Amino acid sequence: MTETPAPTENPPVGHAAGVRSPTLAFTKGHGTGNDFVLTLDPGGESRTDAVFVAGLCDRHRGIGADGFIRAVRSSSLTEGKALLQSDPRAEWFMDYRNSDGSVAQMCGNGVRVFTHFLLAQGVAELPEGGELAIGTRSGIKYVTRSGDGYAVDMGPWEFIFPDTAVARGTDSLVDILGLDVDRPALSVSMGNPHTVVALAELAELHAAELHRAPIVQPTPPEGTNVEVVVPSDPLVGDDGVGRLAMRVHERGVGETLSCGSGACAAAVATRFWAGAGAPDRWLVGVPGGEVGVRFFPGPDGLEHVELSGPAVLVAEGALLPAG
Ligand SMILES: N[C@H](CCC[C@H](N)C(=O)O)C(=O)O
Repeated sequence: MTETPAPTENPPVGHAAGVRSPTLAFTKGHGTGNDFVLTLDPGGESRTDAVFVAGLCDRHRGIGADGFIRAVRSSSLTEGKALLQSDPRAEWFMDYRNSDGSVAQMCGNGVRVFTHFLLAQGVAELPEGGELAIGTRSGIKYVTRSGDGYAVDMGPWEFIFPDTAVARGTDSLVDILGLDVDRPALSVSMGNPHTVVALAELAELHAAELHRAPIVQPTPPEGTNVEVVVPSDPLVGDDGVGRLAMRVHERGVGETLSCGSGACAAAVATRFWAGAGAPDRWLVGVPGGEVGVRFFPGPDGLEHVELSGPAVLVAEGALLPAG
């Protein structure tokens, strides 16, 4: 007789969790397939413990998502109040958590979907030609309309390791399941940590097994999102735009169809490796679609990265209280 497989240890949610949770009104949305459960929580009162968030994001026992995003009034949060000092327009704070319940500083696809959600809820406005200030754990991000989606000033980028390592064009070695030798990589901060690995060809991009986190040496102290990229050949099209293809294993999630901050980090590293004359505009192909990345001089004298792409709201619902 075959043994019944032991149930996988996934934290259930709501009635399945056996935990008391008041009902939660939510919206499901995504940006190029990077999906989120969003809720409007002006006073910041809803549950955010890891068991609850992991259960909410569980694709079998919960609603299912790569991350949970609360819209909390900045005035309701210590970190939000501090941001209001620098720009009182940052009324709403994007409280982003990964599907394992861990808190992350920034989510590029998430900011676009968050903006779309606030507008749909009628609690914010973004006139054509205007900008919306959004509070995040990585500072205030400014969102504008772009085509039928949004553009986000993600702020300045920076290499995580010292220049000496970066000058060699690599600061980490990464062991990726499904690929033979460890690959050199560059680590980039977009407010959250990323480790970008250049592969030789698309066959390698497809062969990389990202259901397990790639092993990064030296071990990043707060973990890292790992992007595997293949620059296009030729790198720059007749339109002067650079192109690359990417897959990602996200810290606290696993492989996702897209990662906005990861696409920015991938463009930073690829543009560095391309050397002088590399373009300021990039198109990054991800399994879930395509996002735009643009480098431009920021108001603070640093080079900023702008991420642009779609935002879709799919459904609304309410989480049932524990039965
Ligand atoms: N999906 C997000 C990135 C989430 C990053 C998160 N996994 C982290 O721990 O930094 C994005 O579009 O930027």
